[in-house]
Amino acid sequence: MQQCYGGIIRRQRHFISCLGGDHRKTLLSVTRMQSVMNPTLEADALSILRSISPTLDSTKHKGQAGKIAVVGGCREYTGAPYFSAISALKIGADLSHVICTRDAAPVIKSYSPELIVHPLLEESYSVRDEDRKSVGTLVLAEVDKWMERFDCLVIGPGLGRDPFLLDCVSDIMKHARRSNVPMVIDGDGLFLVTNRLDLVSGYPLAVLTPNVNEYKRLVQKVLNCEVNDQDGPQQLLSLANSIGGVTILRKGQSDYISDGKEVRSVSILGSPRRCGGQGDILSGSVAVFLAWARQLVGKEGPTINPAMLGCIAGSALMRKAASLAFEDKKRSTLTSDIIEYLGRSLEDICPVR
Ligand SMILES: NC(=O)C1=CN([C@@H]2O[C@H](COP(=O)(O)OP(=O)(O)OC[C@H]3O[C@@H](n4cnc5c(N)ncnc54)[C@H](OP(=O)(O)O)[C@@H]3O)[C@@H](O)[C@H]2O)[C@@H](O)CC1
Ligand SMILES: Nc1ncnc2c1ncn2[C@@H]1O[C@H](COP(=O)(O)OP(=O)(O)OP(=O)(O)O)[C@@H](O)[C@H]1O
Ligand SMILES: [Mg+2]
Repeated sequence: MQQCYGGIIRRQRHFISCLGGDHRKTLLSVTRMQSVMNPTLEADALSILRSISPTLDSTKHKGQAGKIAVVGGCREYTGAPYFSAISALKIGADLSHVICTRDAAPVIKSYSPELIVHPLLEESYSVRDEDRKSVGTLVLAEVDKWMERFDCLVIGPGLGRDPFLLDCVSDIMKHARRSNVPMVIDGDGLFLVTNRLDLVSGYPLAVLTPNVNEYKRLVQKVLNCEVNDQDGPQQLLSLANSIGGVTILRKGQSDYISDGKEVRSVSILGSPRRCGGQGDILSGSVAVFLAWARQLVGKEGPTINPAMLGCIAGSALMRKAASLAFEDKKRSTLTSDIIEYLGRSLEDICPVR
């Protein structure tokens, strides 16, 4: 334990010194110092990655490096939750769960024995109208058994848009929030949240990771206007602020990240291939890094936003892995190729000591 704590302190010092600061100051000032030192928006993503990635040592037990759960996967989409959950493991989480519909579960299990797959969710077609209430209660009770064990949830990859299923997921989100479990919301989770902003509004442990379409819908709904690319960072800041300080990672040619207080960008070279599923890798990555950043910050008090750190680290790693995969596979690069480069990318940036 002593050794573990020492490691954390060393990494915090390294983290602060990477940003040009004095490690005796609290972590509170770290991101602010970065803004002062670096007048551009670009985050020092590699230093952040090095600082939040935990050391590997023999004092640790299973679970300490993170337990992630992806809520997603339905009849149509089984790839997305798999990509997200397996990415979390490949980066270094100890356990990765998938909470999906009954139909999707055997398919996702067949992709990998590493994942713990819970066939808990139901879509309208499989539940009679009169059974909906009792089935909803049962789903929630089952998920609740696990809730406090999760360090982060990813809500939405391949979830689909069935109204009954989305009602159940809304209840799961309310419970997660009550238990202070962080949530990364992506894909159909963003479809849900855009129509139910109350689910995340004012929750600082909520991260939204919209792609171009999802961002447009959010801006229209929340700010009641169109996306303004001339003043993109300012609009992103207003959007995060209007949703009560959630963190938003706007994906694109550069990724922009804001928690309503500041905006950061990550422009590390990625891949020109836009095959589907890369956003799913990102959601699983952000979940792990958010959980790690939270452990680190927890030791110093709630003085720095772990959601910002998680987004910056996840974005940087995903982009680096995509660029390495593209170097290798060129036009035939697929999401599974990028996943294979996650480990090497992290090792290049932050070698295991
Ligand atoms: N291998 C896999 O399993 C992968 C699965 N994936 C999963 O796919 C899901 C959707 O994500 P995506 O990225 O396609 O959504 P996005 O860009 O907003 O939409 C594009 C266009 O499609 C439309 N549309 C979408 N869903 C619709 C629906 N149910 N019913 C009707 N329309 C719908 C949408 O229309 P609109 O909402 O604008 O009206 C827009 O025009 C999500 O769960 C994601 O995780 C991906 O992660 C990739 C890998
Ligand atoms: N033009 C681009 N150049 C480089 N990287 C990009 C570009 N557009 C997106 N990315 C990167 O690809 C990742 C996924 O973003 P994308 O916009 O494709 O998400 P998505 O549409 O949600 O993906 P998915 O198909 O998984 O749903 C992000 O990490 C982002 O940094
Ligand atoms: Mg997506």
